Amino acid sequence: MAPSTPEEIAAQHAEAVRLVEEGLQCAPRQELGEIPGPDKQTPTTELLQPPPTEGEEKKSSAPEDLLLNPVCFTTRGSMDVTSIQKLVQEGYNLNYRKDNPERPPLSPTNYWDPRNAFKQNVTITRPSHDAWGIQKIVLLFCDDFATKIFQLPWWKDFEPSIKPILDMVLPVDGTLIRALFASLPPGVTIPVHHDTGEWVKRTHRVHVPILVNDPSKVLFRCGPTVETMQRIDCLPGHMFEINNQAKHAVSNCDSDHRVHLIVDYIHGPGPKRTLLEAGEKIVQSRRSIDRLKDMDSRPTPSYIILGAQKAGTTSLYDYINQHPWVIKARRRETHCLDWRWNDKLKTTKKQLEFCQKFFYTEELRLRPSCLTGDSTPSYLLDSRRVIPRLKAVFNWKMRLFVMVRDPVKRALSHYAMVTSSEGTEAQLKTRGSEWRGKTFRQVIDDELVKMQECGLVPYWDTKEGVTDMELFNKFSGSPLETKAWDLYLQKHVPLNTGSYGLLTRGLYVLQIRPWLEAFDADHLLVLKLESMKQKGVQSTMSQVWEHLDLPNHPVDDETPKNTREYQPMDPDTQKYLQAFFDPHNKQLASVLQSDSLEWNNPWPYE
Ligand SMILES: Nc1ncnc2c1ncn2[C@@H]1O[C@H](COP(=O)(O)OS(=O)(=O)O)[C@@H](OP(=O)(O)O)[C@H]1O
Repeated sequence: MAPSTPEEIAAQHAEAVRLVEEGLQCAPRQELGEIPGPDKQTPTTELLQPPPTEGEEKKSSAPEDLLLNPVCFTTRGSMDVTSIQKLVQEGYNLNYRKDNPERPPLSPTNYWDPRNAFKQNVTITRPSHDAWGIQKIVLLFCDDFATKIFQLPWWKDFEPSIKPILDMVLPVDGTLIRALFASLPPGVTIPVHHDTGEWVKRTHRVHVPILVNDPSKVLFRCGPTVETMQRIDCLPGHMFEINNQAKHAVSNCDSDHRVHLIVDYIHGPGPKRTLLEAGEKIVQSRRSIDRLKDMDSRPTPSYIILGAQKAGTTSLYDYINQHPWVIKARRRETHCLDWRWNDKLKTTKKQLEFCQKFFYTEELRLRPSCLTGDSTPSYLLDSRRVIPRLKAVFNWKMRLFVMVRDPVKRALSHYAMVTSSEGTEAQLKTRGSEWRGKTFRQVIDDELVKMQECGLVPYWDTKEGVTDMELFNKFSGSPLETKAWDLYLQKHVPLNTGSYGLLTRGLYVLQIRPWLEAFDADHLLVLKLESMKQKGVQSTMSQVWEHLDLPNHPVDDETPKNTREYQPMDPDTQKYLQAFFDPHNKQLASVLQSDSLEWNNPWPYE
């Protein structure tokens, strides 16, 4: 939902004033218990889909009855809130913002005064709501995924008086994750919106009006659509839960501030509370929350997708970037460790500074929950050059990813990309022109000549298209092979063109081995494109989130990226390539030390 413009907000406020003056009735209090999970989990946009007409496919996954009547608010009881009123009364209706020239003298019992909050509680850099001038007393706070719950020093002052409310509202297995007082200034409208993010689906939000000068002048509405929003009774002590993924809006048409206690809880256990110290600062971004103390604790970048080229790396990068805690690099494919590497920079510090310029490094320093990374698929093959640079510059536990795909299919996709005339001028330039005018088979043959010259595939009979398995088994993994591989990388991995490595980029064992020698196995996650297709994107991504140490998050857009249409390969060439790659493929399981079926003969050819 696009943010409302100032004009729209003014119009909504005028409409609210009109409704209040006309005496719009509140909906009757209904004690429906907790808002059911499905009502919270079905996005409003889906709820708004009209039921399908005959012959039309159903657009929404929501059950029909939800389309008609999602629970949008429910009374959760009522309570005498006098003791809480006393606590928050002082100064609640005054404007303590810094720009107020008539700031009153500091009173130590005034919780609204930011000067007190600054010293005695914790300062939170302001989320969007504060743009509307809302003031808050925050007692308990958490991030979107409820991975961290912060208890602020003022929690202790308020706990005894809000405990009866919590006892009434929280279920037996409930964990409180947020508690705050929000003061809405007079004449302010929070326009119609619905909350989004992981927490909305999992949490239950309860409002308790505490200080409401004249409840008839406060208009709090919620409903499945803007047109069907209903007014909720905001008498002090009326505890109500709202479905915050439904449309809601609030207008204070009174001449005084309005204060609500807002609590969020989840079912089941949450993380242990982190007790914050008085005077600390926490930084909140759209989805994350961090202590300023933890600033710089996660270095940038956190991950690199090394390759293989044409194995689905663009999709993986895109899916990772859909996580709310991931911030894209300034560009995809930084190449800062291969052709953009700057040899003139002599110290590691300068090299690091240079490489970090490709990322939003400064922004990320304050948000250690968030991370960023790179996808440069040429790195996998170019291990000779890239590994020492990476180890020197990014001297921390870098999470590495390798995507692999049937090397026969990968080769054709590579050829189709390099020989395509489509693309930007820069893309065409970096792909190189060496393969233009050559058939797929010619490129294969040229590459085999180079490999044979380096002594890399002595077991392969280029003419007959067969592997001498006895020789293969002896040669594979031997020092001779390592030497030949090194020679090949030295001679045939250029920096100025993408027209190379049609076959070697499909020799995954040879490519992955140097990385496994240089880094502990838990740095590297190898994924198979075909498994992503079979098991589904979400299943692959849960492995990815775990590797990145990020909370699980469903990917919204699963469409494959960077796809291309091209002619199929002729069956003879296909057979030839399958024979070439087959013994190499079968070694993957042992190199990855995996007994999973996925790696046991990963691409069985007929
Ligand atoms: N989810 C999913 N399922 C199936 N196939 C997929 C998926 N994502 C990407 N792809 C295919 O991967 C090919 C592009 O790979 P890359 O993005 O790594 O290419 S590149 O190296 O960045 O140019 C490209 O292959 P071709 O279409 O054969 O060229 C994509 O179609």
